[in-house]
Amino acid sequence: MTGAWRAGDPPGPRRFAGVGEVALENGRVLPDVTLAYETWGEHRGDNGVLVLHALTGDSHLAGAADDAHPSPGWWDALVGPGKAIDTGRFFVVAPNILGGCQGSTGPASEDPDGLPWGRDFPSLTVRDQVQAEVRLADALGIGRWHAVIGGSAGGMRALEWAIEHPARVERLFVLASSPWASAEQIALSATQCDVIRADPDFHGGDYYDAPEGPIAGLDLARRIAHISYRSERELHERFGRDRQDDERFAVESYLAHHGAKLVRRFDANSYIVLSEAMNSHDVGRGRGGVEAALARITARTVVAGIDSDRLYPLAQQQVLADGIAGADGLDVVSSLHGHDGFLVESEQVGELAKRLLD
Ligand SMILES: CC(=O)SCCNC(=O)CCNC(=O)[C@H](O)C(C)(C)COP(=O)(O)OP(=O)(O)OC[C@H]1O[C@@H](n2cnc3c(N)ncnc32)[C@H](O)[C@@H]1OP(=O)(O)O
Ligand SMILES: N[C@@H](CCO)C(=O)O
Repeated sequence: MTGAWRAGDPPGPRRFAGVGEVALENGRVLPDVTLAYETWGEHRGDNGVLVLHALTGDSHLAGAADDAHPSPGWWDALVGPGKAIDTGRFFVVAPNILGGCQGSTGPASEDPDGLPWGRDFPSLTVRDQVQAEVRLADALGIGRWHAVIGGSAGGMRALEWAIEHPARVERLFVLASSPWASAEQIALSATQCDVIRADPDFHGGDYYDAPEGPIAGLDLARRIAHISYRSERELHERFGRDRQDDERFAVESYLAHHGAKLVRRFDANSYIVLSEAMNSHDVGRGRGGVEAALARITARTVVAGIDSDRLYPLAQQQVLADGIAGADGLDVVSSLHGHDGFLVESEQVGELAKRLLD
């Protein structure tokens, strides 16, 4: 496969934990699971903070850009010595998600026969992903997190942690996330997955030895996603009807840039597995409904949303704020940038994180 992401890319200061087999919600067993992770600060027993990334994030939460990382850590503005998530005080752990492609077991990993899983990789749920993270916490000797923090898909996992393992989560920060995947969220994600599958280079998911992977499909899926990550007003104000290079609209060029950037660092099969895991998200499933599930959370909680987020609208975070006893209302981050505000509005998000951690 040429011109795009390859298994094993990129190298980095990651560590790897073998967490054994994971019994999945669908009855299958995923053997020999590995989670890649990075840590910052010193472990002092009760100071662990787990930070969970979103769909296409990775374990590189903090740190400057370097040879292995063309961009700084995705929350570098928030995480570091003296920053909102102060690595002078806290032992911060950021794992790569189960099913991902940045070091954790995913569709590009070897199956028991030593070949890439490809189309045979099992479908996952958010709860399966959290099960693997629980094993990582066990391996690191962390019985109870001082805090579990996540935005977007990371917020889904943070919620599942607090619901399924309340005694292990002292504080919880859920940002731009939801108690269940809504019809619109499912529609957008499912369409993106189908766009990838429609790429003739997808080969049913078994493309790792092919000359080309489904680069065009992944690129288009990312463009569709990226529209939903930003606000209508922002696109209007930044690009309007401007043309670029006397040809295409500037907004087309912007989306093409983001599509091209993702295919260099992400695996299409992982994109599908992770998107479908997000679509499985429903904290109420098998627990007597959403209200009953949220009532299990004992953590002191901050729930926040972004006022211009059309993908994860504030109404979903309001359900969380109303249902979690330890939440003190809903905090609203003001941003022009829509859903991606959780990555961009470092100052406001940092204030919220600080309030929770202090
Ligand atoms: C949790 C995680 O997801 S971690 C992984 C990191 N996150 C992502 O990859 C998500 C996708 N990326 C993004 O959503 C955003 O880039 C963010 C959230 C990381 C940053 O947002 P912003 O700072 O607002 O950046 P913005 O969306 O404006 O994009 C800027 C890029 O677009 C490019 N760009 C802007 N206008 C145009 C245009 N008309 N034509 C082509 N490219 C353009 C810029 O050159 C810049 O490129 P660079 O990122 O390669 O330097
Ligand atoms: N930009 C984020 C959005 C999904 O929440 C990502 O790609 O992970």
